[in-house]
Amino acid sequence: MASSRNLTRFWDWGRKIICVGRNYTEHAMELNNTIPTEPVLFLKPSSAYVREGAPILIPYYSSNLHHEVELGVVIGKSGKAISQTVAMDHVAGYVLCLDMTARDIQEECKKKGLPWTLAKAFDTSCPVSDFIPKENILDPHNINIWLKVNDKVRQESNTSAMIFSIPYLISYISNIIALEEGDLILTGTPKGVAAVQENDEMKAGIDGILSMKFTVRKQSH
Ligand SMILES: O=C([O-])CC(=O)C(=O)O
Ligand SMILES: [Mg+2]
Repeated sequence: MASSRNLTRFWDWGRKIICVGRNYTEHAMELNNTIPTEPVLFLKPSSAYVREGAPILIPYYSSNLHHEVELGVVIGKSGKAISQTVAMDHVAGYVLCLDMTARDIQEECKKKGLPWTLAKAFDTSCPVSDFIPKENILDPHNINIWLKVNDKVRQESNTSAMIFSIPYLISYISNIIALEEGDLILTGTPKGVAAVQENDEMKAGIDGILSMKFTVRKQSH
């Protein structure tokens, strides 16, 4: 019998989604945030996953949904307190992700000192591409990721601009939260985040590797 745990479809059974915020200097600056000296972490639940073919929903309580294109790192081997030198042995592969963010709600949360759950963890807040095996991206710190809305480029960056590298993030995170097979780490977004409207078409890609498309709809409740 085939295993129900096919890592190339980790979103079907996947575990935690650990997100890194403000990992690109120009993005931290465009939202008037300080440049972090340690990674900023938050979580999304696995119910946030959405795959191509299904719409991305603007939550009923937000009127400012932003796109954030990010490289996602899929954990293939569990570990706790992983050292930077062996960190890449724990990586099974990658996905392209969108960290969909209700920016108006996040701003309110920041002002009130509340957690970002409503802004970042709602259903469809984590669109992911097909799984990319590790060997297909030889240097994850030197790829171009981009996002277009209705064919206009909004975000475009090389991952070399990340403040904290993938081995650093795996080591840092796993000292706090054990990493498990099927976990996903979102490595932060470059500059250019902006709002999407109902019926917008978002296309995102990694040069030479893959692209994906999503339509924006309004959540009805
Ligand atoms: O909401 C934010 O600006 C933090 C974040 O997720 C990122 O930098 O990718
Ligand atoms: Mg983000």
